[in-house]
Amino acid sequence: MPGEESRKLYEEALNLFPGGVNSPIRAAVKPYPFYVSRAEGPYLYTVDGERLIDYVLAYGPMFLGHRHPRVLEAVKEQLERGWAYGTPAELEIKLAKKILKYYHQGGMVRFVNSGTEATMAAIRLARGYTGRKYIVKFNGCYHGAHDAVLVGAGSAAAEYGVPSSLGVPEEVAKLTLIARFNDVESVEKIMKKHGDQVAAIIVEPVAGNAGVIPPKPGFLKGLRELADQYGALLIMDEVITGFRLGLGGAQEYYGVRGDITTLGKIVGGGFPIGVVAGPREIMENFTPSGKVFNAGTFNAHPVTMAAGLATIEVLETGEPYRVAREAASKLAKTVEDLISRYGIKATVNYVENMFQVFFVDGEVASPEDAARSNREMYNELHQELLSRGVFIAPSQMEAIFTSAAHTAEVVEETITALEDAFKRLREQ
Ligand SMILES: Cc1ncc(COP(=O)(O)O)c(C=O)c1O
Ligand SMILES: NCC(=O)CCC(=O)O
Repeated sequence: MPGEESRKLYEEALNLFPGGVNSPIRAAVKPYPFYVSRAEGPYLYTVDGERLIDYVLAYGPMFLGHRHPRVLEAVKEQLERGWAYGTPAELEIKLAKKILKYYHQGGMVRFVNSGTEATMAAIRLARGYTGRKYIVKFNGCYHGAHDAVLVGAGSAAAEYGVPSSLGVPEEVAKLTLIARFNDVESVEKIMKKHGDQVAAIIVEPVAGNAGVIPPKPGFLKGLRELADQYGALLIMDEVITGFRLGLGGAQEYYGVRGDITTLGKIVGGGFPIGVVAGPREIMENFTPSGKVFNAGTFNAHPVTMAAGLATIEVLETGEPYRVAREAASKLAKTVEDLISRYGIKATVNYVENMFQVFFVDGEVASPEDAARSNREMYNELHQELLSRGVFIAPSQMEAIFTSAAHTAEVVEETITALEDAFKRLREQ
């Protein structure tokens, strides 16, 4: 549990940062966030002298585990050459080629600095390309912290009760039309009314910001067909799933392609990144070849490029996917066994190397289902695990992730913690 040293730092932080943190979800760790002094493999080490098994993984990016030697080496090598040039360097070409190989062969890339920037740029691109103003977004999906997508948003926006943020003008929010995840008909209804003015449908192929909710068979295909029918673009927001569900992300995994892909998290190897990728015909609308403005002092930052490239090279061995999958499937199964052993009303959603448990009766096939779950019970599970040295997402609205560093031994230790934690939940 967060100890005395963390408490002192947090008290200081409360006077410096709104809510004591620089991204709201971090304050969901109660009674206050623990402060980390270093990280290695599957572990975070706190200033309180604790070692935690990490299933948050910086909210997704650390798919190889912390401080992976290959990534460290690539970053050090780049640092020796300097770290921000304001002019191109070769590594950006190498990383772009890797990304395009798996996502948009023959296409183009624009590097930005976060998933937020990527979806903001992608939406502007779709609007510029189509000359249309509306976007369709799914209730409970999260695409970052900019105006167009802070309408019916998931993740921390849902956790803190602001799915539609103050400060987003009504006129702007009105341009975001809200459909229901896993419900093609809800999209069809919107398209029938506004289809000729819809620039893009933006979707998380696996909803990962309302827990973990896989797409039902036919859902993504239905979106593809509706986008084509009405001449709108389909933006696959793979900030979480990109390079996580496999090298080709959810689009390869589910066999449905978007017109534009947004990436972030893993593709930067743990350094700030966002990517917009798509076919040349669409991408060339970005400045300077086109008239859709996008720019950034830190775009294609050399250190990020080095870390991202090293990460993908390790991923290409296939081994990280095998280890992460084995860990998540074993843990998800353990949680299922425990809820059935103790007769707890709950359900587990699992995809490859991400899962989540929802304390609710019945299936969770939509963010609306997820919203019905007992969040207090989830928070208790989080606390019980934290007190046993295991860090899972502090919010039901996030995913539990595994990595290449979650070996069988680490998983065994986690299972012991899970067994004790569920026993405690049962006793309460
Ligand atoms: C699907 C999705 N899109 C976009 C974002 C925004 O990315 P970032 O936090 O890097 O701005 C996130 C997560 O944060 C995400 O999960
Ligand atoms: N799933 C949502 C995030 O990963 C957000 C992390 C953050 O905003 O700190």
